[in-house]
Amino acid sequence: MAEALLDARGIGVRFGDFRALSEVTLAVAAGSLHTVIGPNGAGKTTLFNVLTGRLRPSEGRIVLAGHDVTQMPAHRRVHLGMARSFQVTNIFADLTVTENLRMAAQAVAGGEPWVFWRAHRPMRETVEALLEQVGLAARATRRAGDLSHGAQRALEIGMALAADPRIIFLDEPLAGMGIDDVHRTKELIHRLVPARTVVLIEHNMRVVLDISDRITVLAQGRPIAEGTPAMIRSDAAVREAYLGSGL
Ligand SMILES: Nc1ncnc2c1ncn2[C@@H]1O[C@H](COP(=O)(O)OP(=O)(O)OP(=O)(O)O)[C@@H](O)[C@H]1O
Repeated sequence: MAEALLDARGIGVRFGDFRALSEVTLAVAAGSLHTVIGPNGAGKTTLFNVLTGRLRPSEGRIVLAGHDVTQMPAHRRVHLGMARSFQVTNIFADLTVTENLRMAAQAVAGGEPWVFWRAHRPMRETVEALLEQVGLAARATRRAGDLSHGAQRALEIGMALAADPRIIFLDEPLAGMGIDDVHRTKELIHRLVPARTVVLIEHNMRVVLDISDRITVLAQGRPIAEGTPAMIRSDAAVREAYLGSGL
């Protein structure tokens, strides 16, 4: 594989005596959609926390865009082009869709009033582009709290995109969505590549197998398989870990 944009090697995380992750290696190619799957409690969110800088690993090394970020806090990784959209909703319910996106874009501009003033026009264009990109242009003036669950997730992804990230982490973006929203959000995520790199945690196996370039499978904190969707689908260890789930 060409040099990975994100290269994590030998990652281990201990919580007291409990080993949440052991010897996890993950290489994410630039412009690819790489998904981490695994049964409940496998360590997916812990791995995301380590990769995004919320949690320091007990062992291992993480290189992002050629920089060793293992000890780097989350806010500094943002400057290297990393963004994360959380499992919990991060939007401001009482603001409109546009206002939420403007807040996110403004935060990126540094939040200084003069920066906002100076960048006023590009900011408006940025927000309009984000509205189009996440399919919310028709709902721009709606109160964010009144949007459907799927539209709220789209808005959240739009807010993460406001930073114009090179690599974006999405933690279960399809959780709790109806079928129409699942389809729309799946398309939105798929369209992010190859302009951006996407690292995804998702339980919807049909979607994962459909849109991922590569998949890493964790079970009990260890990687048990890595490969293309076709490789993962036919992997005996994965089938064992997912026994009865219909994979
Ligand atoms: N701060 C913590 N302290 C102790 N144990 C933790 C902590 N965070 C996570 N764990 C444990 O680590 C294991 C992995 O949890 P994690 O949330 O990463 O799994 P997951 O694969 O994301 O699960 P799910 O699919 O249910 O979200 C679990 O057994 C969990 O209870």
